[in-house]
Amino acid sequence: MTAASTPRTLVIATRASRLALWQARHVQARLQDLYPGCRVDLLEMTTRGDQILDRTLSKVGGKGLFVKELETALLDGRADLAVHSLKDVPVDLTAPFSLAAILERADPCDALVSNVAGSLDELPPGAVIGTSSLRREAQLRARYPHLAIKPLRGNLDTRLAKLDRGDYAAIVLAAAGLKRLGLAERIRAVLPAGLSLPAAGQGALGIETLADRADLRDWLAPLACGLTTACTLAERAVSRALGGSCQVPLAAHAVLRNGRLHLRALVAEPDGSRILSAETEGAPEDAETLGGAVARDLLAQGADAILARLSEPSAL
Ligand SMILES: NCc1[nH]cc(CCC(=O)O)c1CC(=O)O
Repeated sequence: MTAASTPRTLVIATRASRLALWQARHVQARLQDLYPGCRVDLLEMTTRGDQILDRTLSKVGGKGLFVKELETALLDGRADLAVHSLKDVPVDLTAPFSLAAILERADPCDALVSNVAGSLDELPPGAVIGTSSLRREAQLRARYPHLAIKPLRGNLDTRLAKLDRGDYAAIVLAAAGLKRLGLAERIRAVLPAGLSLPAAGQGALGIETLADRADLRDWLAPLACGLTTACTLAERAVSRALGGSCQVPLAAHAVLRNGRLHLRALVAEPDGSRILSAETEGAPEDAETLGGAVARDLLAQGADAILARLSEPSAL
């Protein structure tokens, strides 16, 4: 980076949901701290994923739904960067776009929210649990076959409102989103990774820019978290190798312990009847290789058959 190079104005494209705005304002504040002379504005946008609320996302085309409109703003030059929940960023992101920085991760785990129970173990047979994530559904069905899983869509506030009006005994959400919105007190139990292995990238923020904006990459570099970047690179490499999207019950979660990256991933039948899992460990520098190795292990166990069946149109 040349010494003279600091940004004068930056525009952040963001979805208009409360969580997306929190995340965009978080990045705005950090940029403002780093570059006091810079003006950082938000460009609020509605995406197709925000508009379609009556069908589960797996039926309408997956995660790119939350990203496309923001990318159009980058291409048009209306915005310089887009802030996303990393979990929602397609793993096959390619030129002209790139992930310029991955920020420090918050709690990566799923959380149980309920007005009637403090844990999943307390819920009686037939109790209705809300989630639209095949990943959460498969893991819940495997461990708690007596519970009933029902779809739950909408932004965080909508989902909580549906719980509060009595549609569900409990719902499962990402802990990170609840905490960011000041709703941590609604969490009755954080589901450990051994019970509900998180999605690749869950809890982390990703900043997307046009790939040829080397200036932005340099300006954003100080926001990046090396540990989170290594962990989420490994997780996303698993998804990429398995052709993952939110249409498949796929989980991938990495942690750093004593300087080693430990990665675990699973592919499940949506009904929870089969859960394939694989794990490995290695140097954080080898994150993507570790992800590839775990994906190959899952394929060798038969993950390809599960994934092929799920991608058949009749499965949707
Ligand atoms: N699928 C939507 C989504 N994308 C990111 C989060 C939460 C925040 C995060 O994972 O960083 C959520 C809500 C949820 O899964 O409950």
